[in-house]
Amino acid sequence: MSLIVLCGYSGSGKTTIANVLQEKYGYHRIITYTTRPKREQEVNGKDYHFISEEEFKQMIHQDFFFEWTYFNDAYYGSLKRDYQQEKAVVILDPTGVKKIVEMDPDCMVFELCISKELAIKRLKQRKENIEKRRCKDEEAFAQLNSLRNRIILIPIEENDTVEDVVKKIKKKRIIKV
Ligand SMILES: Nc1nc2c(ncn2[C@@H]2O[C@H](COP(=O)(O)OP(=O)(O)O)[C@@H](O)[C@H]2O)c(=O)[nH]1
Ligand SMILES: Nc1ncnc2c1ncn2[C@@H]1O[C@H](COP(=O)(O)OP(=O)(O)O)[C@@H](O)[C@H]1O
Repeated sequence: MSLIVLCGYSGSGKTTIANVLQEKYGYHRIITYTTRPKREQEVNGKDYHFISEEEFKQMIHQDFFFEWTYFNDAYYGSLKRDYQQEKAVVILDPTGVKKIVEMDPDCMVFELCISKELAIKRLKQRKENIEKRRCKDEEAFAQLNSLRNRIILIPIEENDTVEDVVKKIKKKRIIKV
């Protein structure tokens, strides 16, 4: 199976890139589950399956999740059955990245690396505490230090269009690290 894993700080463009890979490049996007409140522009079933904490806990109990995490006051998890797709893209936090790398040695993990200033600029319209979230991301991503040789870094520059970012990913895929 050909699995692309996207990770990165908030605002790095994970969702945007996953959608392009789905819409233009034929990837099946694995829609994960979360208990965090839906953002204004998000669509249930497209961006996430938004469920209650009670439902999430029930799904843990039913052993539906391949992996799950508690991050920034909410649960996030991906289903075992969703990883059976031939060509898929999934967005995971560092806890999920660690797990998937153990289970699927062939998956390609891309970390979208964005400066704090650019992320703040992009996330202005989100009614969230960006500074607090950035701190949580920094803490979480420190976990990935031991996996540095397994993760392909994609630097995000201010003038990069979405297609520029996809091109960077495609270029890195030719040389399998
Ligand atoms: N482990 C794991 N992490 C997830 C899953 N779904 C989303 N995430 C991660 O959860 C974190 C928070 O996501 P979100 O609240 O959508 O914030 P965003 O990064 O600003 O889009 C991000 O690092 C995502 O990569 C999942 O199913 N499992
Ligand atoms: N290449 C880009 N150029 C300009 N804006 C972008 C680009 N990629 C994403 N964005 C915008 O930045 C914001 C954050 O992107 P998003 O994909 O939601 O990031 P994440 O899922 O990593 O939090 C969104 O408003 C999105 O439209």
